[in-house]
Amino acid sequence: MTLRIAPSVLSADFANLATDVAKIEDVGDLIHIDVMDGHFVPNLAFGPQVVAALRPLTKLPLEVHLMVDKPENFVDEFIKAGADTILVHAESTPHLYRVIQLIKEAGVKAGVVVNPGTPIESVSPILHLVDEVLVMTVNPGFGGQKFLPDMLRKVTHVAQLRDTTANADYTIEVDGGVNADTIGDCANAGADTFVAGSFVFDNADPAGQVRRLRGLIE
Ligand SMILES: O=C(CO)[C@H](O)[C@H](O)COP(=O)(O)O
Ligand SMILES: [Co+2]
Repeated sequence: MTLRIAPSVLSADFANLATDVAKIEDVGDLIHIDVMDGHFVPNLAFGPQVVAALRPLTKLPLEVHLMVDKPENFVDEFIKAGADTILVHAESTPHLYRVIQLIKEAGVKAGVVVNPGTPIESVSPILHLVDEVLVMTVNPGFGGQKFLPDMLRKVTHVAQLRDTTANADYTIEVDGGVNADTIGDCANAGADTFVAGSFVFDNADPAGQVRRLRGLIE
């Protein structure tokens, strides 16, 4: 299984995003971009313009984590902006199946995200459709929060469901509080893709931090 580190630019220097992205270009596997609408989560962050601005600056895939109500109203804009993967929260729309279809029909990878309080069973009807399942390991909305260790059981459950669900073929990502102390447990539980924001960018050597995380799981 390929293990991937996804630096989250939520913790980057917003006045120097291009510089910060360049710092992790050779060591990261993809770039995680958090989108927040002030409704679904109590914070605001990034729109499609930022995705479009980053697109020509990096060869890394751009993964857009939509923390917005009614994501069906926004997926087109993010696809046009150059997103390679769009991650939609199960809790954010009554039309989850349709949104996943829309994303896939556009030729973009689709993922489903579950909040800490959401059981994975709630997304079992769409598990055969998605390219990625993202298990939130903090309550969404802010970087720099403490990892919730009880989410490790959910990660293992998501891995088991991949074995038992017909046609399921997804990567398993964790987001929130991933650092040198927690990444090993996430990998052991079955995660293969690791978002890290503050651990990477709240440091003078973001590339060194990514290498450090990789060294702990490979
Ligand atoms: O989705 C997110 C917050 O809702 C971020 O991707 C996540 O919090 C990354 O930050 P950190 O690694 O500092 O926890
Ligand atoms: Co995120």
